[in-house]
Amino acid sequence: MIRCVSLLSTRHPSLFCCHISDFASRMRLLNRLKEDDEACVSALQSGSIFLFHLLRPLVCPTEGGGLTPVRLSWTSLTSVLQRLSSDRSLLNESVLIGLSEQNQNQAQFCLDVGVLDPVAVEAECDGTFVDMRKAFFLLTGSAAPFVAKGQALLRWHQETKFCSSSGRPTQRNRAGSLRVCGSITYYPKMSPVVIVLVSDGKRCLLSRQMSFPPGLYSALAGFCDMGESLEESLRREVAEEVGLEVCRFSFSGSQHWPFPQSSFMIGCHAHVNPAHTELSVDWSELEDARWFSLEEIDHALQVQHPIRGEPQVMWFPPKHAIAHRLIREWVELQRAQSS
Ligand SMILES: NC(=O)C1=CN([C@@H]2O[C@H](COP(=O)(O)OP(=O)(O)OC[C@H]3O[C@@H](n4cnc5c(N)ncnc54)[C@H](O)[C@@H]3O)[C@@H](O)[C@H]2O)C=CC1
Ligand SMILES: [Mg+2]
Repeated sequence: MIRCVSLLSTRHPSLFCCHISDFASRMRLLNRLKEDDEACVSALQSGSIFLFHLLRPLVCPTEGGGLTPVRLSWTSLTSVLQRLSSDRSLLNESVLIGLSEQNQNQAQFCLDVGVLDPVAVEAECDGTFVDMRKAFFLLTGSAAPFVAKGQALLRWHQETKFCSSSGRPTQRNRAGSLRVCGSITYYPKMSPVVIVLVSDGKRCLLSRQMSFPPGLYSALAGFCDMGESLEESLRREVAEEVGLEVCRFSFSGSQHWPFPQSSFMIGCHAHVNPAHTELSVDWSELEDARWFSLEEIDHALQVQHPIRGEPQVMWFPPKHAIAHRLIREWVELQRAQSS
């Protein structure tokens, strides 16, 4: 929908009134909240706040067996803090995550209440603080990326409290989108990771690391090195981990990934020459790497959850992992080519 939006600000006269979409208007408002501390404080007072305790999100169960994050209004969180005899200034630690598309651009914040007793907060707020590794795959709808972003920002603030140059405490802006020490500005950071589904035209290559739960296989992945292009990282990772040379690749999509810290996953498909598919696996990185046929992949896609006590059953990362998307895209391509 296109409509005339007044951009609220006399500080940007050139933007005063023009025809922009709801999305563009939301993005501009979000940017303004990052830059304008006063506007951000008033957005917090009418916004909703996701709680974390030492980086564990506060969640409650849904009817379908999933989880949903607990959100509180500023007023109800203020009352909770009062009842728990906590200083209201804790709210100043809130970090802006984004604006709600469904709820008229309502601002969404996250707050780590690690200084409070988690059991008391859980009782007050009707939720449970759950480890992110458990919560992430059970969060429903668009909640998972939102919660992951909140946790990543809170972690970054905890790790950037002091300037690595002067050793002095850094100061944050109201939105929590940056921290400064004198002339040095710190911004939240992510580590780029290339994740690649390699194919020889008929089969695809999957691997597992020692740390994976039993039976889980995924696409090859690796952190990009400083100074590399995406294609250089991709070629290096495949060569390092399984000893193959990629001849061509294509980009599929990307996602923020909260583990182990905050990665920016760049998902690609890659092809190797079908005459050179013999694997030379780096066993220090991988526990297994194998070629799989379309039938084997199809079968594993039917497995919804890991089956305890049956490590032989192969299964894949869940739907909202980019690895899952790459595998499904490969299956669709194989089917299209054989029909
Ligand atoms: N979404 C998915 O389905 C999958 C996600 N992943 C994610 O991809 C990421 C990278 O995969 P790996 O095979 O572990 O990477 P990798 O193959 O680059 O090996 C990990 C090693 O790289 C080094 N390293 C270099 N830069 C690093 C950085 N910025 N942060 C941490 N370690 C760094 C460390 O020595 C570490 O032990 C992991 O965070 C993992 O969670 C991995 C597989 C599947
Ligand atoms: Mg790897």
